[in-house]
Amino acid sequence: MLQPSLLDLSEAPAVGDVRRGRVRHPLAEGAWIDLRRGWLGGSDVLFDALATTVDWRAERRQMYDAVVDVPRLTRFYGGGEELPHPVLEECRVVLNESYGGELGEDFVTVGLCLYRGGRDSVAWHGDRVGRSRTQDTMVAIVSVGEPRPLMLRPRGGGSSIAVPLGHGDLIVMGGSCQRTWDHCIPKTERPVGPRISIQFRPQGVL
Ligand SMILES: O=C(O)CCC(=O)C(=O)O
Ligand SMILES: [Fe+2]
Repeated sequence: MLQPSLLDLSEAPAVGDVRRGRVRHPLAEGAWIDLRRGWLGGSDVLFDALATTVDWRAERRQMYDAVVDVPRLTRFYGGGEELPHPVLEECRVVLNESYGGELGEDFVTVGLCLYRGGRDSVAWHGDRVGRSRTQDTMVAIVSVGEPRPLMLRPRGGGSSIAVPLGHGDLIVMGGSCQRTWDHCIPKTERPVGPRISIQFRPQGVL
């Protein structure tokens, strides 16, 4: 009899029922997060497929008087673009079935981030370029590969919370979360394996 973890290595990526085991955590100021652990089965297979087939971009950004490497690899898919794996389309369809009513529109764009190790990170920010600057919205993130903590903290001050995300976990940040809270993936000295974050956003939210 094979161990479940060995079976998982050959399992085709597929999404489960979003509602099963989903927990909503209300945060202050009208923000909330939904957590659905292990939503995506076969997540290790998807990690390998994305890591090896996506045309990852290494961005460089002006920071004060220096140009620095963005500490992660990225790829962004607009609404009309073909996604790099069919299960990402399945994720978007099922997320829209589950959240479309409450969100009042569909998730459209797909952003990918590859954190190669503990030195890759994203600094504190809210996804508030565009309509999310002034309106409530949702950002859904599926994480594959090794877990990294997503930290969240209220912009007005207060303590942060850490949500480890990896291996097919789904988080949905909703309500005022992008406006009234910030989030980040901190760097770590600990040896950690790579993680890919798959973000679904409505059109005009970045
Ligand atoms: O790695 C993550 O899940 C977070 C990524 C993120 O916050 C972003 O791309 O806006
Ligand atoms: Fe973000």
